[in-house]
Amino acid sequence: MSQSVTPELRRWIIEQASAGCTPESVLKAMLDAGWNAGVAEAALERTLLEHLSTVSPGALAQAAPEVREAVQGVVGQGSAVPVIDTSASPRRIDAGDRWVDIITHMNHPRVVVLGNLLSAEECEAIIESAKPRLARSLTVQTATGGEELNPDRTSSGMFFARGQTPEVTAVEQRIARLVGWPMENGEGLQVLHYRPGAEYKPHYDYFDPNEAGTPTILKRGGQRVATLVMYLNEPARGGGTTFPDVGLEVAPVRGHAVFFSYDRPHPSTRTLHGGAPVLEGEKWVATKWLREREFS
Ligand SMILES: O=C(O)CCC(=O)C(=O)O
Ligand SMILES: [Fe+2]
Repeated sequence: MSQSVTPELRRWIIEQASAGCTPESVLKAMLDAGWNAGVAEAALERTLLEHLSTVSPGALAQAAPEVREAVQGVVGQGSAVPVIDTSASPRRIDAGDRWVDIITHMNHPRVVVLGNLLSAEECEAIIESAKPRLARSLTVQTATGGEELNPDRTSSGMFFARGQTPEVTAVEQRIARLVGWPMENGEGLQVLHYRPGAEYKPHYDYFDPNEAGTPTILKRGGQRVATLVMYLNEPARGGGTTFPDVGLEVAPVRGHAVFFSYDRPHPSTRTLHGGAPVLEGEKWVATKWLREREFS
């Protein structure tokens, strides 16, 4: 039999553990099924530790130090991320040229919903300058490091260069101040346009470390560590930004934005998110992805 650890095997291990089977009995079942002992033990340990960090970070925080260390060994150490400091005032933040409202925030995943980040005029100007350059959205392909048409993503889109228009520059400076992260670490602003029925299925914005093309992508500024999705208009129905792991949906309101950060490229960050289908009207967003280092 093949001795590779497939997603199906991981799912099965989690199912057994969730049903109350002890790790010893799961291991025995795997050995009885013909698994090599070393492969089975490693798969079991890795799967259960990853699962623990994803579903139960609270339990993990209270676990013995050696358990926490083992989990860290599997899911990696966290890196520094952009931060919106909500401790001084839970209501609004000085972003330099504008006071930005804090609508709501949570810690795991770290999500901050912002109001009044962009003026109506800035939203309009960004939509108008993006319109002539829209094309069906591509997604960075981690398998090769190139770009591909993605059936999960039925919007059209375009990228601005950093500082390409006066409005883009103003927004980029505001974001850098708001999240305390150098403007140079930001990718160019991406504008997306969704028509009725268009959506962006749940995904992670970080690059999957297990994919062959990821090292090439990381040469330009390292991993993505935070995302800011800015709403440039209001669809009549649908089109929220969803976070399925925590049952959160952020309403698309013009000038508002949702910020989220992820300190490691791992599902334990709970930053799975998507653009829900637009049911009526259209949806325009601008996305700013922030990298670990200067993006060039
Ligand atoms: O349109 C949205 O609400 C989400 C967009 C998004 O996830 C992205 O641009 O990466
Ligand atoms: Fe995304």
